[in-house]
Amino acid sequence: MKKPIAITLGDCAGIGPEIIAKAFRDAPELTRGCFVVGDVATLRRATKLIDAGAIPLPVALIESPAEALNVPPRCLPVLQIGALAEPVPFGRLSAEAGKLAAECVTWAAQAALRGEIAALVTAPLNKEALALAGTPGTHYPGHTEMLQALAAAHTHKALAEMPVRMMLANDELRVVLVSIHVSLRDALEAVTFDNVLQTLRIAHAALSASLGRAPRIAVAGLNPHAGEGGLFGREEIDIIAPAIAAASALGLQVSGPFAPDTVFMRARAKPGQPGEFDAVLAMYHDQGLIPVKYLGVEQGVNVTLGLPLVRTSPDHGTAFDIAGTGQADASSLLAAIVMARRLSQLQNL
Ligand SMILES: NC(=O)c1ccc[n+]([C@@H]2O[C@H](COP(=O)([O-])OP(=O)(O)OC[C@H]3O[C@@H](n4cnc5c(N)ncnc54)[C@H](O)[C@@H]3O)[C@@H](O)[C@H]2O)c1
Ligand SMILES: N[C@H](C(=O)O)[C@H](O)COP(=O)(O)O
Repeated sequence: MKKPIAITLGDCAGIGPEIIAKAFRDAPELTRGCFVVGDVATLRRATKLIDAGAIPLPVALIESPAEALNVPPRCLPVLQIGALAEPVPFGRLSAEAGKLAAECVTWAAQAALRGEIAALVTAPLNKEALALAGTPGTHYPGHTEMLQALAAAHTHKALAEMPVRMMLANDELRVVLVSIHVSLRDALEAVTFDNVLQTLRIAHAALSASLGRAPRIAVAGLNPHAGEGGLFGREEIDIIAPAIAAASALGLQVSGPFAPDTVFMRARAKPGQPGEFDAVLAMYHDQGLIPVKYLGVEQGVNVTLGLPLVRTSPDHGTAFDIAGTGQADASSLLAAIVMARRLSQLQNL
């Protein structure tokens, strides 16, 4: 491994620190060369939580990302960013936690953009806490939009010149979204020829690089039964099909629009049997994320496509309902680390 991978703390009132501690404790080979961008005291609390009564995992303070490459297995290296005045209670919205989570993501994104780290893996932050923080760098709906803004600023581009998209993937299904964190009303407005075509181009570029061949992309319709020939809406005829035709003319392997209620099962891979498609383009957040998360919150990975850096994340959130109980499952975070490593190796980082 040439460069370390940064894992951002997430919201410390949620399960982020706990799943990070579990990942380092239970998967020393996978987490080797990774370090946490966050708060040492919060991570020590997490190690005590997961090993109540036993000797907790040691937490090592590091001063630079490069030091993470020399930390022994089953030790949790932390690069201290920001600080909390006092520990944040589990499961409660906290502006301080939102502010610290954003500071960690900002630091890690900038380190990635400077080429100091191979990738960033973000533990979940809470979007309400982020908004509560109300400080510069926190006025974004989520990581995706924050990273887009940071990357655009770093490369001196306008936001529109740095289009990004969210992909959620597991071993069975990949889904790329036309719109992300907007109201359902606004999501309908976002189904435009340009947005659908841009999503197809971003998905094609990212998946061509990771699969080593052109991906077969299926496009979901917006309306029931993809509009049933215009009986239940005309977006498929007026917007989505023309965008698919334009993408096909560019040489992309795209088909659809397909009925949204059946396209995901057609794309789903089974052991030893690939799905009919490599990815599904979904018209809005819930249309695309429900099928992936329903297959199991423990296996999905969120990848931001279109950035000049590698960023992955677990597919679940801060789980305030179980934070501090020790019940959180670290599998999705581990899957996100595996994916980050694979994508950064493909880019020779
Ligand atoms: N990557 C991210 O930063 C990210 C991703 C998704 C949601 N979020 C944010 O998280 C907050 C809470 O979202 P939510 O409640 O809709 O979804 P959630 O994923 O936090 O929780 C949904 C359900 O799944 C359970 N769950 C989630 N992760 C789990 C794990 N690792 N182990 C065991 N059970 C787990 C929770 O206990 C809860 O019952 C919101 O602010 C949301 O925006 C952040
Ligand atoms: N939409 C994501 C999901 O539900 O899994 C989640 O909110 C994370 O979004 P960011 O990666 O933009 O924080």
